[in-house]
Amino acid sequence: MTEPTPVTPVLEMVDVSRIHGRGDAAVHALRGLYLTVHPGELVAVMGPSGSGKSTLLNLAGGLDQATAGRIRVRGQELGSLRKAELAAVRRRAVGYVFQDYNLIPSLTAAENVALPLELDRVRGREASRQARAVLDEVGLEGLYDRFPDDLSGGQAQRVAIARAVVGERSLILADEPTGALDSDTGEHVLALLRARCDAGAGAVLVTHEARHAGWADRVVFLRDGAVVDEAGSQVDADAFVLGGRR
Ligand SMILES: Nc1ncnc2c1ncn2[C@@H]1O[C@H](COP(=O)(O)OP(=O)(O)OP(=O)(O)O)[C@@H](O)[C@H]1O
Repeated sequence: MTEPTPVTPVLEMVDVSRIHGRGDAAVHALRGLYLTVHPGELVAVMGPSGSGKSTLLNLAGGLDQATAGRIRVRGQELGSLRKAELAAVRRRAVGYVFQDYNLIPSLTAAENVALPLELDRVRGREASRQARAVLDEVGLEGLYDRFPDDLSGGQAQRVAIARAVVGERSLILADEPTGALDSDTGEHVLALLRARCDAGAGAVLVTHEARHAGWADRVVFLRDGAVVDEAGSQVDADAFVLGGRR
């Protein structure tokens, strides 16, 4: 009998530390953190303000560099990549939903969503078709030609989510992606993330809301830059948020 081929995780963070600043001003944002996300998994990350959640996402997305440790996306070690290679991984493999959306003001909603595809040499018409289809999925049909300034906060957030999931992204990183949304739209967006994971992507969802953990396969709790607890989605996340696990 042959052994099954092991599946390469979409994200592996091994003994990762990130120190901002030096000397007396040094802040240990992450300390010896381990996190593995497999294809198909949605992992929620929770923890108090300042516990290192955004730092974790920035490192996983190649937007920041670890002070120590190893980070692999689809088996590729980010620290060993040249600048152009890292940019290609970020464009093709990683979809990022930023807290402040980061939309390009001079591009329409559809153009913002199509941009990562076009940078990856998908032809204009096909990129536009895919962008519109994802905008439909997030409930923004008909708003393709709106500019970010003419969108509400919730609509802009959904454009940012569409941009993160368009194409064949295998790792989706979402920092509080439902913050500006009403609860129905928020649930819809989480269902979309869940569906992308069920189709084979892996996702890390930073959230303060315990009920969002219900969409996740696992919940990882951070405090002072390290994982202090980890559980399936049945965890009593409320207790952690309210202080029971502190
Ligand atoms: N560029 C930076 N320079 C200095 N310190 C930083 C920097 N970025 C983050 N920090 C510090 O690192 C620690 C972790 O910050 P981080 O933003 O990752 O936490 P967080 O859990 O995402 O917080 P929040 O829930 O408030 O967004 C905090 O003490 C923060 O002040």
